[in-house]
This record gives sequence, structure tokens and C-alpha cells, in this order.
Amino acid sequence: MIAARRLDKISRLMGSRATPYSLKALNKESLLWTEFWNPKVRLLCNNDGVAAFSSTSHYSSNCNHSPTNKSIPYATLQVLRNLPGYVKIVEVGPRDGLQNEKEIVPTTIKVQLIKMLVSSGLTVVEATSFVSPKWVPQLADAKDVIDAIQNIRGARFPVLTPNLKGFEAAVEAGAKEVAIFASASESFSKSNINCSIEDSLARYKDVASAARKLSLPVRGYISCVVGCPVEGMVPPSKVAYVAKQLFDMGCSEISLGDTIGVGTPGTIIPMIENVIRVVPIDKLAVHFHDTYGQALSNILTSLQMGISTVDSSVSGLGGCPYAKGASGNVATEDVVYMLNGLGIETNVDLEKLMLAGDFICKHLGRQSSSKTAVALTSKKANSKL
Ligand SMILES: CC(C)(COP(=O)([O-])OP(=O)([O-])OC[C@H]1O[C@@H](n2cnc3c(N)ncnc32)[C@H](O)[C@@H]1OP(=O)([O-])[O-])[C@@H](O)C(=O)NCCC(=O)NCCSC(=O)C[C@@](C)(O)CC(=O)[O-]
Repeated sequence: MIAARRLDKISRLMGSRATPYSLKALNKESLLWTEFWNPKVRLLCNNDGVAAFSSTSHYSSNCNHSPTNKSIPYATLQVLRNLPGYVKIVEVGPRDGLQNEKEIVPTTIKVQLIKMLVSSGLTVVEATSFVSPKWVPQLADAKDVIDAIQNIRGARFPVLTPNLKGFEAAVEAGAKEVAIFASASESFSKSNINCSIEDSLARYKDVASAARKLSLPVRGYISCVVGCPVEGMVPPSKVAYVAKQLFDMGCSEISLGDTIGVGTPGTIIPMIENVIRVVPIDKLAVHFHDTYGQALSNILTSLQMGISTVDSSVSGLGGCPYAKGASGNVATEDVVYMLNGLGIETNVDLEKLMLAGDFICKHLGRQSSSKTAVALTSKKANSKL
């Protein structure tokens, strides 16, 4: 079924004539991997549809397959076999994306953005933060935002809470899910939440325990999982330590944040390897900023390691106010485009997502940081000429 859906989706994306009846060839007795080929689409999938890959002849210039070669290269198998069938995207644009904006974005614009993101199919949209308005003035309207999105169905809206005060305000406003945010770097912890890592963990235990009493899920973030703007490289053991603390206090998901976007697969792999010794991999998410253009490769690496939850921000908005020089999060449009290309389900409609990106970029008066959005928009414009 998964394989059939992928073929159908890829076919629609690429405008191919691939027909689902080809999938009848898939059964346990058949070859482990089966290749389907038509003039535009190639799909590789195993018997269980666990992994898939597609390409068009004109997009994959260095593909060493020939249409008549039915054997699957070992390297392809190695690279693609661990990919998940579905990736949950946690959209952080309205929170992480906007928190750094100097000009205050009106509440109505934030609410409209959230509505558009949900209508694109995103099922988790981090809406705002209940933090000190002196520290993050942009999100001082957290209560009003939560109030205005109460009736939106089809998505969950976690909010950041740095302490019990924030948690109580969030619950009172109607938030049904919260996120706490620790750091693997002492210096960043101090500059972001004005306390040491240990003090922050003690505060978060209180928040987690208050949330448990109300049966509210708590997401845990860890910032600076590979590098800190002040301390430089952060050892994976420190990340694993904080991850275990967050897991033990009851976090249902732990998001590993490369806050300043310095990671590469070379540093992400050992970091994740250390973390999965203490936290089950299905409880992990990745959160990459794209400062050095490494976010997509880091995401792909994380997926290959077994992670299937990815944070991203529409149009690549964002940056942390307490991490100088850090650029925005990886753009959701770029993540969806890559996952579509891999035949991985997200349930996100790229066209509708781009409308949301266009909406907020127009409001902010800037071009999207999503390469996908820029490319597809100019392609559309050119086709109208
Ligand atoms: C944690 C604090 C509050 C400590 O700030 P503090 O100054 O140490 O707090 P305090 O307890 O001394 O209180 C000072 C004032 O803040 C008020 N206060 C205290 N708590 C709250 C609250 N929850 N909501 C509203 N007000 C609050 C409190 O009532 C008091 O008010 P005053 O008496 O002066 O009028 C502050 O440092 C803060 O708000 N920091 C938030 C910073 C932030 O939001 N950073 C960005 C998010 S993290 C991030 O982006 C990284 C991530 C998650 O995306 C992953 C990644 O990429 O790495």
C-alpha cells in the first residue's frame, strides 16, 4: 500500500504515466527489490515498501542505471534502505521563525499564517512561546494567538514554556501541549534562559510534573547539540546527558537543535549515536538551522539513522535571538520537496505550503529563504510569459 501510494504520488509529481498495476509484481516471493521503470519515473521499493527512491531521467544526470539494468546497485541499497515511509514535520515558523523579527508582526497575521500552514496539511505547528516579553517582545501576544486558534482543527499547537510561570499562563490560555528548552552548552543556557543547565533541568522537572498532572504532552528541546556560539564544539556526551534527563522527566519527544547550523553529517552522526544509547530513536526529532547550507544533508543523515520527525520553518524564517549569526531554520518547502523526491509521505501539499510562505514573506517584505519556493515560483512565472 505504502509503495502504491508512493508510486502514485511520485507519478503525479513528475507527471508520469506510471500505473499502479505494476505494483502487483510486489510480493514476498519476488525479488527483494523491484525496479519499475517508465520514461519519466523510476521507483525502487522493497517488498514491504520500506524504502523508495524516484528520479526523472532529466533530473538525475549522474544516475548509473540503464533502463534495461534490473539489478539494484549495492550503494543505492545502502543509502536508501533505512529511510522511513512517513516523516512527521513539526512546523516551527510561527514561533522560531518569527521570534527574532524586530518589527512586531500583528496577531492577526500570525493567526492567518498558522491557519494557512494547517490547511497545507501540517499536523503540528508550534504556535508561540510563553516567555518573558522583555526577552522576546515579538511573542508578547502569546495568549491572544492561542485564543484565536482554539477552533482550528486538524493540528496540534505546542508552545514554549521556560518555567512554571510560563506553563501556567499557557494552560490558562488554552494550550494543550508544551515544550521546554534546555541546552547542551552552559554559555548558551545562560544567555538564552538566564540559568545553568542544572538549574534549567530542575525548573523543567516542575513543568513536566505539572504537565503530567494535566495529561499534557511535553516536548523537550536541546540547543547547541553540536556547536555553541561561545564554547565552540559541544561533546556528544553532554547532549546525551541532557537528552536522558529530559526523557526521564517524561518528555514524549526530544528535539535535537543545531542552533547555529554548524553541524555536518560528520558531527551529527556521532551526536545521534550517543543520544540513542539513552533515548529510544522513535522519541527523537531533529531541528536544523541552515547557516552553512548543511541542513538537508543533516536531515537525510538523521532519517537514515532512523529518525522520522523533522522540525522546519516555512520560508526558512528564523534564528535565535540569543545565538548571534545563526540563520533561519531549514525551510519546510525544501524539506517537503526532498521528501517528495524520495517518495516519503508527509501529507503536506507543497503548493499550499508555498502560499503560506508567500503570505508571510510579503508581510515581512522579503524574499523567501526556501530555494524550492524561489525556484518553483520563478518557474511558474516563466511559464506564464
Ligand atoms: C526564562 C526567562 C523567563 C528567565 O528570565 P529572568 O529574567 O531570569 O526571570 P526572572 O524569574 O528573574 O523574572 C524576571 C521577570 O520576568 C518575568 N517572567 C519570568 N518568567 C516569565 C514567563 N514565562 N512569562 C512571562 N514573564 C516571565 C517575571 O515575572 C519577572 O517580571 P518582572 O517582575 O521583572 O516584571 C527568560 O530568560 C526568558 O523568557 N527566556 C526566553 C528566551 C527565548 O525564548 N529564547 C528563544 C527560544 S529557544 C530557541 O529558540 C532554541 C530552539 C528551541 O528553537 C532550539 C534550537 O534551535 O536550539
